[in-house]
Amino acid sequence: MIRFEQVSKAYPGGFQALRKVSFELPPGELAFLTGHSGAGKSTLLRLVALMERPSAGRVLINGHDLNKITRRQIPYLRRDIGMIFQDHRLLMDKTVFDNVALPLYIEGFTQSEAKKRVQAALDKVGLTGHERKFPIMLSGGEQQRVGIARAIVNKPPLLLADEPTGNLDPKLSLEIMRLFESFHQVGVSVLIATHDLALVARMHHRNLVLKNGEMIDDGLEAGGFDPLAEEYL
Ligand SMILES: Nc1ncnc2c1ncn2[C@@H]1O[C@H](COP(=O)(O)OP(=O)(O)OP(=O)(O)O)[C@@H](O)[C@H]1O
Repeated sequence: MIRFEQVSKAYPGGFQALRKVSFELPPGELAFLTGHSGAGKSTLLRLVALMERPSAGRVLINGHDLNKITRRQIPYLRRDIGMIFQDHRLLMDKTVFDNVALPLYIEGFTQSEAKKRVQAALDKVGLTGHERKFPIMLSGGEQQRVGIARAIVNKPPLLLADEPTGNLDPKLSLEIMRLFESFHQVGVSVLIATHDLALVARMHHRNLVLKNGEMIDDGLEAGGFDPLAEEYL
C-alpha cells in the first residue's frame, strides 16, 4: 500500500525533516507513527498524501511512483486517501451532513446519491441522527467523528490520521482508536501519527518511530516494542 524508499525531505531554507526513510505498510495494516515533536511525522504523512514532494527517494502508493504523478493526476490519487487532522477542519457554517458529503459533491455525486453514503458513514462513527446539526452543537469527540466520517465517506482504501486524538481525553481517545481498528478490520490500511504513547502501548499494533527525521524503528522486529522506552522519547 505505502512504500518509502530512501526518502528524504528538505524544506525550503534547507531544514532536513526526513532522512533516508524506508519502510513498507502492506495493504490492510494498521500502524502508528510516533516520535518527538518535530521528528517528521506530519511531513511523512504529507508526502503520502501528495501535499509535499520528496527531495530524494521514492514514495509508492499501490505501486504508483508519486514522483511520476503530475499535478493533474493528484486529485485522482487523493480519492484513495482519507485524511484526518487533529483540528478536524470542519466547515463550521455547514451541517454535519454537508461536511461529510463534501468529498462526494466534489466527485459529482448528486444529493440523493450522497445521502445513502453519508448516512452509512455517520452510522459507522456512531453519529446517526446528527445530520442536521452544526459542528458547534457537538462535543470535541463528536466533531472528530464527523471528520472521520468525512474521511471514510468515499470508502478510501487508505486512512492517514495526524494526531487524531490530540484534543481528546483518554476515554474518547481510546474510542477513536477503536474506530480506526474497526476500519482496519474490514481491510482499510491505516497510518496514525500520535504523541499518545500510552495509548500506543495499549493497542498492540505496529509502531514506526521517527527521531530527528530518521526512522529508528520500523516496528517489525520481533520481541516486543516498548514505546515508553527511554531511547524513543
Ligand atoms: N513547510 C515547512 N517549512 C519549513 N520547515 C518545516 C515545514 N513543515 C515542517 N517543517 C519543519 O520540519 C520538521 C518536522 O516537522 P513535522 O511537522 O513533520 O514534525 P512532527 O513530528 O509532525 O511534529 P509535531 O509532533 O510537533 O507535529 C520541524 O522541525 C518543522 O519545523
